[in-house]
Amino acid sequence: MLKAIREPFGYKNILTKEDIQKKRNKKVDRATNWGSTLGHIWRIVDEQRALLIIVLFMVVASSVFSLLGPYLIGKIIDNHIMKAQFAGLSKLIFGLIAIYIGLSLSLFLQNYWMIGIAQQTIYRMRTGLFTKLQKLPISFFDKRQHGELMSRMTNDIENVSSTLNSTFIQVFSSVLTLVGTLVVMLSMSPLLTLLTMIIIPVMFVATRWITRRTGKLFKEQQRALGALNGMIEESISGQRIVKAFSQEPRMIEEFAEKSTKLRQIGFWSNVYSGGIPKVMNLLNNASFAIVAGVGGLLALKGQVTIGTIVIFSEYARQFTRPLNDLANQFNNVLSAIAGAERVFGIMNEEEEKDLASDKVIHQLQGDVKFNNVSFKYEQTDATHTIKNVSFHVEAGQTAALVGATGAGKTTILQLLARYYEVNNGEITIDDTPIQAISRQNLRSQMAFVLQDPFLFEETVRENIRYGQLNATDEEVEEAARKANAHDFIMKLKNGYDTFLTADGAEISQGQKQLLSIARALVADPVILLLDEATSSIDTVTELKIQEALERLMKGRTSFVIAHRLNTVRQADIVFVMQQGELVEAGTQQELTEKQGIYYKMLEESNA
Ligand SMILES: Nc1ncnc2c1ncn2[C@@H]1O[C@H](COP(=O)(O)OP(=O)(O)OP(=O)(O)O)[C@@H](O)[C@H]1O
Repeated sequence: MLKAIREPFGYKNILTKEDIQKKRNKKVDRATNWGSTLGHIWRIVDEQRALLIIVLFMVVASSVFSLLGPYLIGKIIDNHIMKAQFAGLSKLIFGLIAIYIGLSLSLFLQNYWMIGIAQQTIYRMRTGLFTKLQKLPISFFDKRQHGELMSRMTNDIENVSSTLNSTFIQVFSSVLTLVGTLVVMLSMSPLLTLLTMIIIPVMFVATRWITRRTGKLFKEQQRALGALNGMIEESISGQRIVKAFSQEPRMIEEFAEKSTKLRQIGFWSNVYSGGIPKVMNLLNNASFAIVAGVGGLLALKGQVTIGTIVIFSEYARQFTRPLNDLANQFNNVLSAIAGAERVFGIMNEEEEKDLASDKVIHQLQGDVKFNNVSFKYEQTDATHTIKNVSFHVEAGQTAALVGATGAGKTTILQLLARYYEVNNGEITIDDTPIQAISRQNLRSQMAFVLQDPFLFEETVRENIRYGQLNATDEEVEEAARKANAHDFIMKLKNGYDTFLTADGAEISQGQKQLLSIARALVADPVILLLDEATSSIDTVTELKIQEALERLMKGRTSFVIAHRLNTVRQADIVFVMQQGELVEAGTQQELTEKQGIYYKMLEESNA
């Protein structure tokens, strides 16, 4: 779909790869705005908030249970086992069993519900982002690479998803367990609490040291992965060009280079991040040894009970594990927030503005006027791409646009379809400024037939129906017949139900043209925007295309970027474009008689 949005006039990006890379790097390095990103996620969670509160309640319950368990064991040791006092023991043991069942149940439920919330949130983000992409102006896509947008849709969303799935609960429960354990430990023995905590500063310094390195490495890894994904995308969509210029070895070499970089960064980022649990484990065991050793000495002196040492040794583990988890989750949270921020960055992009209401429907006749129209693309240093262009094409007329490459012909069509807004002047249809006609209304009465038509991975039938989604099978077939496409379609393996793969690779360029003419016929547009194919198509197919186009253009206002003399001859009016200016206008005969620029162009092409 994304490609389809850009497709109509092909993608002409004048930003260099380096410019894009620089822009992307700048984005990655930008400080993360945690507050607004988390606020945005909170808004997306929306009606699931009540369930989220229940999940948090479950987390509180599981934290309480995990505090109660060791406490009860300590009491059983002190009050029953050490004193060989068995009365009431069975009650406590049942209590213990109930606590551990409660713990398991609350853990299961919090996990189950949280996964539901996470999946729903991700679903919203994913559909929200996709919907947003459909509403963004073409100029947005001009500035970004396919790979970058794909990465937002896939990697970033996946990152947020896995973090929401598990990390959220872990972070909350870690904090609760930490606070709870600390309070209970302090109330039992401040001295043993202090001993348990001796290890924390060491832990803090060690994790800080490691996370700093992993944080940097993860960022680099994301960047390297983005560059690699971009290259994969490019090499797949541009495979024909790669092969045509025998650039396979260079592509392989460049890929190997990028891949090696990713491997090296991936190695170190994983070594460092994988190191955190090992270091934590070591410190954990050290803490356990201190509590057991010093606690043992205190017990010998009768200052603490054996039960208290058992409780503390268990709490010591319980205390460092959340710290360990928090440190572990730190990077996940960082990278998920960064990913979410990038996704929301796109969500906050300005959509195509529509001054006109969708409710006001203009049934167009197709009388088109350009009044002193000037326009400049955002990413160009040129003063103007279109300069002061004025013309009038009456409803039902065919206008041919001719001129050298880069003269601005395609831009004229893009302005008429409101892919871009004019900077100066005005375009009107039936004397209504096009800004007063909603894009939806305007475009639904236009159709495009392009040099290199885009086909979806769908059946032939659905590809034609794309022009008018509620067209019946009969209407689709009727359009295919008029477009001279029916015969070749019937020769395909499954006729209209033949599935076309990646951009219709299995049918010829000429046949693609015929399908796209059929698609335009189904759309039954008032205004037709046509970029004639330049590639040489065999004469039989060319005749078929010509005939189909004539049928298509009949009774409609048509703008044709003309590459064939025949089309120019049949046009009611010919516009000659030169460096963004309309330099001549008239019928072909008038222009030839005038012996001006068009005449010279004709002479040059005949020379
Ligand atoms: N998306 C874009 N961003 C920036 N500049 C662009 C963009 N598209 C086109 N241009 C520039 O605008 C100028 C006019 O381009 P346009 O595509 O309208 O010419 P054209 O006459 O249709 O050429 P061609 O016959 O080669 O298709 C060119 O200099 C081109 O580089």
